[in-house]
Amino acid sequence: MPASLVLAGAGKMGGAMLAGWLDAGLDPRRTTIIDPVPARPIVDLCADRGIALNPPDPEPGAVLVLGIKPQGLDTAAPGLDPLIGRDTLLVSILAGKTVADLRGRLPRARAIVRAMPNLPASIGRGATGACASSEVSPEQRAAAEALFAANGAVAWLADEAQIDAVTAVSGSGPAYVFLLAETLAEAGIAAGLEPDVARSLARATVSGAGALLDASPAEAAELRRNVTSPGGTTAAALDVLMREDGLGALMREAVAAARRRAGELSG
Ligand SMILES: NC(=O)C1=CN([C@@H]2O[C@H](COP(=O)(O)OP(=O)(O)OC[C@H]3O[C@@H](n4cnc5c(N)ncnc54)[C@H](O)[C@@H]3O)[C@@H](O)[C@H]2O)C=CC1
Ligand SMILES: O=C(O)[C@@H]1CCC=N1
Repeated sequence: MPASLVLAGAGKMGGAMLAGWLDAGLDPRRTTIIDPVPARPIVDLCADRGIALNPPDPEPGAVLVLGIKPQGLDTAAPGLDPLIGRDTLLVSILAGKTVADLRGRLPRARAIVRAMPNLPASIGRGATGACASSEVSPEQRAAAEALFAANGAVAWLADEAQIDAVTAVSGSGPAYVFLLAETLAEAGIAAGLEPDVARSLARATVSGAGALLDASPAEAAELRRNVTSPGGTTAAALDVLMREDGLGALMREAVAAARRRAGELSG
C-alpha cells in the first residue's frame, strides 16, 4: 500500500475502491478525501476511521487518485494540480480521458497510471485494467498494483489505446449483468410468475451462476453446455439467444457503443 493517498472524488467508484484499500491496510491517518459533496457513508467512514475529509490545506500524497466524472475534469483540475508533488503518482479512473488529456489539465503530473476499475471492487471482486506512463517507477507501479489488487483482479495493458475497450467490457460490464437479472425477471413475469418470485429467482440465478463460474475451472461455454440437454428447454432458449442477430451480435454492438463513447469523452 502507498505510504499516503489522496482520493479526489469519493463517489460510487472512488468510495468502492477506498473500502478495499482500507481493508488491505491503507493507513486511514495518511489518507485524505477531497469531495465537495461527499455522500453520508463517506462522511461517516471518515469520522469513524480518522480520515481527513476536505482539510483546509491538503498536502500531496504518494498517490493522488482521481475519482471524479470525466466531464468534471476541466473544473476540478486547477484545485487538484497543487495536490501533485514531485514524486506523486497520479492514478486516474476517468473513462475516456487519456494520459495526454490529464497532462494538459494537470501540468504538475509526471508519473501517471490510467486505470479502469469496476464496481464489484466494493466487495473485493472487481477487475481493473491499467496502463502506466513511462515516468512511473517500479515502486510506483507496485503501489498502484497493491491498490488495484485490494479491489480484485488486475490486468496491465501494454498499450493505452486498449483501455477504452477495457472500459466497454469490464468497466461498464457489471451493468450488463445487472440488466440480465432485470430482464430475466421481467421475462419471468411475462411467463406468468408473481413479480416477487420472478425477481428473487432471477437474482439468485445470476448471482449463483456467477459464483459457479468463479468456483469452477471450466470455461463459461462448458458450464453453459452443462445446463443444456439436447432437445431440451435450454436448447430452445439458446436457439433464440444464439441466433445470428441474438445476444452475441447485441453484445458486440453494445461494447462497440461503449468504446466509441469512451473515445468521445477524451479530449
Ligand atoms: N461507476 C462505475 O461503475 C465506474 C466509474 N468509473 C469512473 O469513475 C469516475 C467516477 O464515477 P462515479 O463514481 O460513478 O461518479 P460519482 O458521481 O458517484 O462520483 C464522483 C464524485 O466526485 C465528486 N466531485 C465532483 N467534483 C469534484 C471535485 N472538484 N473534487 C473532488 N471531488 C469532486 C462528486 O461529489 C462525487 O462524489 C468517472 O470518471 C467514471 O468514468 C470507472 C469505472 C466504473
Ligand atoms: O458509465 C461510465 O461512463 C462509467 C465508466 C465505466 C462504468 N461507468
